[in-house]
Amino acid sequence: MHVLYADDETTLQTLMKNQLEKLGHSVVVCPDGETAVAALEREPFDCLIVDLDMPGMKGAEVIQRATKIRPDMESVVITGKPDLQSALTAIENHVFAFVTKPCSFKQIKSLLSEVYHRLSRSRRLAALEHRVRQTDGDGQLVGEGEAMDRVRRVIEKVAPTDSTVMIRGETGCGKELVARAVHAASLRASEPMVSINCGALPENLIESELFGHVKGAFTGADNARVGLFEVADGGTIFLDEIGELPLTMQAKLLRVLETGDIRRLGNNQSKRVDVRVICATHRDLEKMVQEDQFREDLMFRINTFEVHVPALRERPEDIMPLAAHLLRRHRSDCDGADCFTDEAKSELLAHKWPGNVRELANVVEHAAILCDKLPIDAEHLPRHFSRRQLRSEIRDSGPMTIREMELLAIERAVERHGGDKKTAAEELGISVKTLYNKLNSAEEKAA
Ligand SMILES: Nc1ncnc2c1ncn2[C@@H]1O[C@H](COP(=O)(O)OP(=O)(O)OP(=O)(O)O)[C@@H](O)[C@H]1O
Repeated sequence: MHVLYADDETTLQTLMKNQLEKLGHSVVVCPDGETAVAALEREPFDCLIVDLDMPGMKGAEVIQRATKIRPDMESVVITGKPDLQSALTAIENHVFAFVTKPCSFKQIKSLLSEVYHRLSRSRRLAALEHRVRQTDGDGQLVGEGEAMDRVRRVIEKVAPTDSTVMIRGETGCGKELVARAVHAASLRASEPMVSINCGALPENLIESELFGHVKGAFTGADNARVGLFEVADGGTIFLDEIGELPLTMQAKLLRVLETGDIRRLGNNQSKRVDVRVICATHRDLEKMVQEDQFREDLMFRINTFEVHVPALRERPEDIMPLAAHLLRRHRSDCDGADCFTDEAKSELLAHKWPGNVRELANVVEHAAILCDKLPIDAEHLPRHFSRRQLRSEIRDSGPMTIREMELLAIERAVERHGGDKKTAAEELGISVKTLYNKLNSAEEKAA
């Protein structure tokens, strides 16, 4: 770490510099407060170690100035004359530690190691936040048409209440983003919001993920674990794909929602939590209730307030503003819809977007990588996406029958959706059965 040591005692200055450098730190020593502040203004440090009682500017003032100049740095106070006022100043300025002289070098060494761990944790967190912003954006709900305006109005109404919210809409249409907007506009905004995809975990793990477990609760539970309901205490939990929750877990969730009490697996004591619940699904829960796949009582409990997020094809006016917004995640030089040529725009506007905004985000990311200089043209869109690409493939492959062209379009759609024939059929406007028939008859012909 880069350490700034401010102390007027010359013997300590030399000792600290030598010892800390032996530990691999680089150290700048300042004999008084004024030079320490000048050093802080000149270069960034990871940690400031400051003596309180120095001639001229006192250590307390150095700390006050340091918090403004280098807010990410940690400060350690050492003093030979501890008094209440300096301790209070240290607390007010969130100093990392307050050490009284004489202190052992072992003590300083271990303090610096704690500072190091705290700094690396907060840097890791900042890197993660940066990565999340790159994939999830800044949380802004883009959409200029009436459809998204309606969504925004509903969010505004429901957010300040503590109501459970159910967000419905197709895959990738922005349900999680809406959940985040509800949390951000709620009175709980400064508390955590945690998300879990109920379909992504096997049944035996989901209970421990939601409610936690004690050490030894099951084979492999080597340590106790805090569940997401506890992590979200005071804030919001977002239960994505609630329709995928196994029936046994539906019963347990209903009990928690009704009592507000959670119990870690393997523990017989319960704990009260204050968590707002937001759920989302692309499934038809009413139909699932009729088919006994979803508990009716749970559906009534979580369906207090419903927000419907329209599919992207139902709001074509949002396609280009969204494309420009998503492009900005990768290209800071994008300043609006002019970042796409007319041909690229017409390809984007003609597409049916069965994968909704997530599909658009993937297409835009692909184009951003291929395109060296904006604007993005149709040729930068994924091969399977672009109608122009399909047309040129048809042209380049020489004469083709209508049946062959049709087969090429089907194969491209299936490839585009990673083998998902149901979604490919939806996009092509044919039934899955027709799609299979066409592929099978082509295979038979080729055999
Ligand atoms: N209105 C919007 N404005 C800006 N970005 C959006 C919008 N809607 C969706 N996105 C972006 O599209 C991607 C998919 O959105 P999100 O994860 O919220 O969809 P989802 O409906 O929750 O998906 P799934 O059904 O798979 O859980 C995210 O990167 C999100 O930031």
